[in-house]
Amino acid sequence: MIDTIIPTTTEAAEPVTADGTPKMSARDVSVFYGPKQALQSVSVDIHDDKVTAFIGPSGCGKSTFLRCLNRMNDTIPAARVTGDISLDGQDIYASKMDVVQLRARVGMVFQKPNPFPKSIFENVAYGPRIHGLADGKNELEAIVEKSLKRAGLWDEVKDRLQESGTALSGGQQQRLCIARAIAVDPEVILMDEPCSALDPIATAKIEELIHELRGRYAIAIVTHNMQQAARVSQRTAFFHLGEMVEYGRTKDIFTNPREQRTQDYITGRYG
Ligand SMILES: Nc1ncnc2c1ncn2[C@@H]1O[C@H](COP(=O)(O)OP(=O)(O)OP(=O)(O)O)[C@@H](O)[C@H]1O
Repeated sequence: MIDTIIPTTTEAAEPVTADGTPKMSARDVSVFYGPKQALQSVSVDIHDDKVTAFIGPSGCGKSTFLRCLNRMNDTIPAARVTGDISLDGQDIYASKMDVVQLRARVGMVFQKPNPFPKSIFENVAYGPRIHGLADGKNELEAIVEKSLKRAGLWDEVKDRLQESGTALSGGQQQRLCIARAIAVDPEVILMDEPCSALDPIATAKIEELIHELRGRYAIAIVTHNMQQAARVSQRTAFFHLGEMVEYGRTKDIFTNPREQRTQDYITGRYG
């Protein structure tokens, strides 16, 4: 099923050592939902100039980990996070951290496109307005245009900015949600299975967009789809049963993994 990414050798892949200072760094992160531990001591770096994919079988904790990176787990009353996560060296769980600002700096795109039931323009303008990023109407319009252009949606919507965001196709809605995240000038974009509700053409557009956004934003993506991880990412972390089993160059993870569990997963033995 994944012929193109089956490993050809069992030689150990080289660990990644020369990646430089990470944009985000997670160390020994564990997550509990009530008494149940969902993540065990996960350490992963996210880099500015790279797309990092989180892969692994259902329930292994990929989304739980992604949500730790902008404190979305704070919204789940039973969730408790331990360990350290930093953004540019700053502890994001410090009591002085402003969570609203953090979520602007570390934006998120969800599995199911979730535009507000407002116009296309308002979907994108809302964030810059509440964060006070625009000085007047012209500047706000310029931010909306730039964000929709970066999200590859401008040409399709420029003549109907006042129509409802929810009237767009699924793929367009997901690009609108990406434009909404971009509009508040994030440094990191987290994507939780952003294509799982989309058809292959809409999926290809989002993947193309991820390529274009790389370099401008650090990107972390959770995906069930190994071919997608192989196509869009430069670094991959493989999760299994709440552990981060292996992290490395995407090419190495898919062709030359160090761990047997990674090899078993990418060759389709479980998942
Ligand atoms: N809000 C929650 N309350 C309680 N348990 C949760 C909650 N969210 C996730 N879990 C549990 O935590 C574990 C990890 O779930 P998570 O959704 O992070 O995995 P995943 O790898 O993203 O799975 P999938 O690919 O199916 O989305 C699972 O056992 C799940 O049931």
